[in-house]
Amino acid sequence: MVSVIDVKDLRMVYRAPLREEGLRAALVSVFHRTYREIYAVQEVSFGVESGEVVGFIGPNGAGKTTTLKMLSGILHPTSGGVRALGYIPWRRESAFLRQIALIRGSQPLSGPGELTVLDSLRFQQLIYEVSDPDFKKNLALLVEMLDLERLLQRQLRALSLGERMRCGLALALIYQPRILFLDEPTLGLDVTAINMMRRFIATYSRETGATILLTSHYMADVETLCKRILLIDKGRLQYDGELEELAATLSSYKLLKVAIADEVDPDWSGYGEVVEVEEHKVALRVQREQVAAVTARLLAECAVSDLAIENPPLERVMDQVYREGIA
Ligand SMILES: Nc1ncnc2c1ncn2[C@@H]1O[C@H](COP(=O)(O)OP(=O)(O)OP(=O)(O)O)[C@@H](O)[C@H]1O
Repeated sequence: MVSVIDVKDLRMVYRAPLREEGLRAALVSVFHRTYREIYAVQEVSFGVESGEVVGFIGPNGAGKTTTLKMLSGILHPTSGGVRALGYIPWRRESAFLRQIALIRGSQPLSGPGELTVLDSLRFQQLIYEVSDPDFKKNLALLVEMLDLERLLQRQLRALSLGERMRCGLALALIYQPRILFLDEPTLGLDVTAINMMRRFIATYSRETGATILLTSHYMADVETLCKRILLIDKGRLQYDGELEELAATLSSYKLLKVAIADEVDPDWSGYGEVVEVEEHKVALRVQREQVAAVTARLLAECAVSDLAIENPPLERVMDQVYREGIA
């Protein structure tokens, strides 16, 4: 496998002007600016291989967007290095920019509303210097994947929300970038559009072999699309690895699912926190270090007919991690 993105000790410190409230403070600040430093990204290092779809997750303000902006060349870092496809992104060489796309949000559609979708695609073709044969090939693929046939002759301003999303994607991808940075691609979409976006990202990565780095607050996006996760918190990389291991690594508890053959159910709360209960069946939340002891007690005290020990759902684990931080 070839590494297409290499990030080494990346840092970004923003300087935000500090100003007290009031007119006097406003006047003073014209002459004496004071600044506050915000350590948005700190010593972040990772590599991404060709064709990988990597989920970049973390709580609000963790530094995800800042990192994506540096990787796509919009921001110059305070220090550290990035190589993407062999280029230094913030030099913004056109050969680099023609191979990447940063898509923020779910409707990356811009341009005059009077233009038709096809006009806008042709305009992108000119800007990104896409040859006619490549344009035709890429357009055919996008039309099929995004069901665009009916929309090509429509004006941009006449598109519905879901249609805007589909056309926006086509515009952003008509030059078939090799790296996609997707910043919250499902934000603000309804359930149908979310599912369509997820299907599209999966198919696009499979069909084109593009490398994709995506941020999302929806764990379901990440669970559907990404095998590997980068978790960032307070600007620092906290986890880099398989999604499946994330819950096991981060969660302080496990779910014990127990079925019994006894006539009468015991007081389940004596074994752990009851999450779900039916007759002769229970799901218990048990602290990780107590799992062995609780299991042994259950087996000794009840006629256990089935027992499974599971990691809690990722959504819950991440919610806990985002609220309480990583231990
Ligand atoms: N232009 C800026 N000037 C000053 N501070 C900034 C600027 N942009 C971002 N920040 C700060 O840097 C930190 C990281 O922000 P960033 O937008 O990268 O986080 P994020 O993980 O993408 O968050 P979210 O999930 O809320 O989009 C935050 O504390 C934010 O307030």
